[in-house]
Amino acid sequence: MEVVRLRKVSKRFGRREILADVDLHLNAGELLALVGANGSGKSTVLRLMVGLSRPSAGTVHRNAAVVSYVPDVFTSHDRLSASAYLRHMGRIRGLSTRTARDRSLELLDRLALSGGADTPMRKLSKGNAQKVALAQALLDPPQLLVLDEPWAGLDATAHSTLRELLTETAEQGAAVAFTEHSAEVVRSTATRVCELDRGKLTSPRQQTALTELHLLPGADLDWDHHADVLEVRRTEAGVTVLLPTGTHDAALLTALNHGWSVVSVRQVKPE
Ligand SMILES: Nc1ncnc2c1ncn2[C@@H]1O[C@H](COP(=O)(O)OP(=O)(O)OP(=O)(O)O)[C@@H](O)[C@H]1O
Repeated sequence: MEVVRLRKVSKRFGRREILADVDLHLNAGELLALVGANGSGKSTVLRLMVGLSRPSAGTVHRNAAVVSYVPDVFTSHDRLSASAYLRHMGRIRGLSTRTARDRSLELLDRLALSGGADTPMRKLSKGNAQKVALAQALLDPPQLLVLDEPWAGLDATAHSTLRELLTETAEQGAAVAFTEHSAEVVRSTATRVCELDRGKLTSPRQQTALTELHLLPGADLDWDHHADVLEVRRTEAGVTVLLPTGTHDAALLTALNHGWSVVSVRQVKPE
C-alpha cells in the first residue's frame, strides 16, 4: 500500500529552486533512506512528506492516519520533565494517561535515557533530547514515520536500539523515511535508498536493484507504458523488460494474464 507520494514536486524559496521535479513514493513496510550532500534538499523533502511544508509545484498525497516526525534539531526550553512532556504528547495524540505513561517509560527505558525521565527537558543533553524526540514519535504507532538524521548525537546503545525500533515500526506496517549521512547505517537499516543531487533525484537505475524479465509474446500489451517499467528491449523472439525489483511481480502477473510466457527472471545490480 502506498502511504505517501510526491508527484513532480518543486520547491522554491524566493527565487531559488531547492527541489525540481521530484517523483517519489513510499510504501507501507518500507524503510527509505534519503541520502545526498549537505544542502541537496533532503530535509525539505521530509518536511513536504509530512505536510510541514507545501510544494511550490506538484502534489503530495498522504494516506496515513498517524504521522510522526522527528526534526533534525529538537530543542526544548520546557520546565516539564521528559516523562511529563511525553505523557502530554500522548494525551494530545488521543492516548489515555496510563497508556501514554507506560509507553513513554518503555521507550525511554529501551533508549536508555540517562539522567532519568524526571529531568526537566531544558536540562537534557543533545543526545538525551534526541531520545525524547524519538519516544514522542513512537508513542502512538505511526503509519508514516519521518526522521531527519535521527542517529545524530545518540550513544552506541541507543544507536542500535533506534535501528531495531525503526525496523519494528516498518514490520508493523508503517512507511518509514529517514535521512542519514553514514553509509554503514543506511546499508544496515534501509530497504531502499534514494539519492538527491542538488534538488533532483538521481535516476532509479542508479538507486535500486533491478529485475529483468525475458518474455515471449501473448496478447497485445504496451510494455513501454506499463507501470514501473524502466526499459523495454525487443529481441528476435520476444521482449526484455527492466523494472525495479519488488515491482516485477505485478508485471509478471500482467504478462501471464495476457498469455505471455516467462523465459527468465534475472536480478540486475544497480549502476
Ligand atoms: N526556509 C528556508 N528558506 C530559505 N532557504 C531554505 C529554507 N530551508 C532550506 N533552505 C535551503 O534549501 C537548501 C536545501 O536545504 P535542506 O535542509 O533540505 O538540505 P539537506 O539536504 O537536508 O542538508 P543537510 O544534509 O545539511 O541537512 C539549502 O540550500 C538551504 O539553505
